[in-house]
Amino acid sequence: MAAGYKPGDAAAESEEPLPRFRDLLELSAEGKKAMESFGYERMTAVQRRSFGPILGGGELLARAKTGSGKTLSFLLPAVERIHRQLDGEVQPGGVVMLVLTPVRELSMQVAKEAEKLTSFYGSCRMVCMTGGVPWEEDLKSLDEGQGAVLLVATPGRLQSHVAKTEGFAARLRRVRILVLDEVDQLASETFRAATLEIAAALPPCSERQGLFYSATVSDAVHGLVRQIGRGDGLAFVDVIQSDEVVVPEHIDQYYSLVPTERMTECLWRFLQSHAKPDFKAVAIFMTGRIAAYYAEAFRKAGTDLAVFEIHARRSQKQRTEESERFRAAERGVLFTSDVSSRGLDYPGVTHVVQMGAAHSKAEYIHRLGRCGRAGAKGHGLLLLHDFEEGFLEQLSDLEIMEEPLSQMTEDLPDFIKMPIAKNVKAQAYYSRINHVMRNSTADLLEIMREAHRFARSIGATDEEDRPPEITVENAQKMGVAEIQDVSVHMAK
Ligand SMILES: Nc1ncnc2c1ncn2[C@@H]1O[C@H](COP(=O)(O)OP(=O)(O)OP(=O)(O)O)[C@@H](O)[C@H]1O
Repeated sequence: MAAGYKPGDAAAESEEPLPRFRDLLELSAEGKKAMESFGYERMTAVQRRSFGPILGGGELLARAKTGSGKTLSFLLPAVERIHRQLDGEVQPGGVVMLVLTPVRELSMQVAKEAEKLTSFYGSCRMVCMTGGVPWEEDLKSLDEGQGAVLLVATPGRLQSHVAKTEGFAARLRRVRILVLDEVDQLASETFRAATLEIAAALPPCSERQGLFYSATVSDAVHGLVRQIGRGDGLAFVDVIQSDEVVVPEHIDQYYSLVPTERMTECLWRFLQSHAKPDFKAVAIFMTGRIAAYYAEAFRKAGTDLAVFEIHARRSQKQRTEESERFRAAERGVLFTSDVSSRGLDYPGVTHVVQMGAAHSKAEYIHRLGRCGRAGAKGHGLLLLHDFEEGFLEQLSDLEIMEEPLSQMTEDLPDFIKMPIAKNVKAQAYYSRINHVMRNSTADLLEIMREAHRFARSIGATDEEDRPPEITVENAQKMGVAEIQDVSVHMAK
């Protein structure tokens, strides 16, 4: 797909003509060779506008649409800068450039691109550190080769090393380039503390260059950049002219409002009716356990699409292997959670289905951006539960069209009777309640009743129509112990 990036699409993002890599005076012979071997002819708009400032050592906050080539827009000039200006400044085994990304698979993807690129320069070597990999392997890979390190990592793993691994902080003391990829997620409550702690282990900002990238930029991003960056002279490279055009224009967006009971049917019909030979879809669910249930249900229902499954309930080894398989696949559907909503560049994804509201408009855009990358066409469908209708207000400035719900018909697999372990269904049910409680303002009884409808739709209720049991302790924690209703099935 990458090689198929149409210069015309890139040009649409910008009025300025986009240069060919081979004509770039500031790009070294090594860089030109790398671009040629990647099959990239012209820069994209964000690449063009990032190149000079990064090479000049400046700080930069960049906003550009999903799939517009942001990764290379920081990697190429940064590696070029290391090659020409910083080579030899950092001891072997020390980190010269640090890239933080919020998700393991994204770190691995960026690391792979960095590895391909650095192999043309030979100035630094790539190391990737994420959770789920044995601790000792991290240290081995740091010591294994020669030269300074370009480290790509998730915040959690790196924070643990900074706090616990002897001598690790010393390796970070000469970092000259810091990249926060998907910076708005790194600025969110989940990652902010870890990101700040890691930044505190780096040299002062006057001695390093900060590069901050995302398709969406929130107030929290500006706050984090103020805390971590130099402040003065920060360039804002904004390739998105206004908030209305934040979604790539070649992605068609649709939504349907769906009663909980019909969500599975709608997903099934959508996948089956669009499943042409090059159909490759990502279906994003509220939680990993729900994604796991659906992956199993669709396999057992006999879909002819290859089914892939990536979520936090799988081991890292399984996640990595599945990610590679989905990358290589020409046709199929990935059942996943928000672990796959950001940055991941699976070639050829044509469709994204969101099974429920995203946390925010920004998250909706990132999820949608798994299709329609690098100028390709894409199609997004948002299936909103009836209780999530309010989310549409957040999307009011996007060009999203209603896809009316079709009449219900009988020609469906029987998902209620599908032979799936009771425990898998119950876990999907529990995780869904937790998710909705965290993200909705509905009252607890309403949440439990809606979850009960979900339990029915997946055949998780018993002969007396009761949903899976909740222990008294959990019911108390959830605040539902006092509710007298058939939707709350407390263990005796
Ligand atoms: N100059 C280029 N010419 C052709 N293809 C390119 C070019 N630059 C990047 N690409 C390809 O475009 C695709 C999208 O790039 P990338 O993953 O960096 O997007 P992104 O902007 O970071 O998206 P997201 O916001 O989702 O993280 C990749 O497959 C990449 O290989």
